[in-house]
Amino acid sequence: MERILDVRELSISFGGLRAVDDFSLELKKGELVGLIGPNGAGKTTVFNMLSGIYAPTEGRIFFAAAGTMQDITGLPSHKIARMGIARTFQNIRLLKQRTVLENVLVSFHHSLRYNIVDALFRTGRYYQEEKTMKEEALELLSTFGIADKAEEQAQNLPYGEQRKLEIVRALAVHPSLLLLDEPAAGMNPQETKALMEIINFIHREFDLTVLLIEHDMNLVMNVCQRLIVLDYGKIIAKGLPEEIKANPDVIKAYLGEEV
Ligand SMILES: Nc1ncnc2c1ncn2[C@@H]1O[C@H](COP(=O)(O)OP(=O)(O)OP(=O)(O)O)[C@@H](O)[C@H]1O
Repeated sequence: MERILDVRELSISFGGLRAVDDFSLELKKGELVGLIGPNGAGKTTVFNMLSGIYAPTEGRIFFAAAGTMQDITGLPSHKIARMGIARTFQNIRLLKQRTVLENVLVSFHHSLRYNIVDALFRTGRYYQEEKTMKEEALELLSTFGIADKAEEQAQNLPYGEQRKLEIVRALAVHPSLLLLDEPAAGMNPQETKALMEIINFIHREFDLTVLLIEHDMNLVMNVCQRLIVLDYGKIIAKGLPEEIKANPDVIKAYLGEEV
């Protein structure tokens, strides 16, 4: 299978702290992989480097865009997003006082096909694009079961639905790689179960590669095809969920936490 992401020996230091140390990872197109590890292990920092929020101190990131592997190391996050990497955040980032639909439409605008002239003069193409975007946004929202909330303010949605809306916003930019940072955080068991189904569904239907950070071991073990385990910034294990569950180094790293 074709590669979509090739991360080579990535490291980053904050002052004296090496938050991520020699992190390498290859993702094939269509994989659904989990990145796990105890609190502070460096998982979100890996996402921040992949999505262009931090430039790594060392190492390179290659990503398949426009038919070739391109070096995206240190590119600004808006460029990386346009190339096809979308992400969600551990702390939900929505336009809280805008409606649910507006939140999705703003994301669509980042991947627009009409130009500024079309927008200024309200050309036919502009109206056509706006209409298509709205239809597509509502379709995405209905996939997640929140289309009936389209006109509500985002801040009024229950927490689980705000998390879903974040994923919809990420999908609206038509990514080929989706990075999900703790999508089940703060969800109750029913919401988490529904989320597992949604992740499986979007992975299948949207032809996506997914890299997922998650502390909910039930979700991780059920959804991910393989796992990478970080501890103190270093990869301590890689493998199938069953192998990881039985790995003594992983159990030791999680000692005191639930595996
Ligand atoms: N901008 C920063 N400046 C200084 N230290 C940072 C910065 N970002 C992360 N760190 C440190 O890097 C380490 C890894 O943090 P990171 O948030 O990546 O861990 P994590 O595995 O995502 O943890 P959690 O599961 O709790 O979200 C931590 O010690 C953190 O304090």
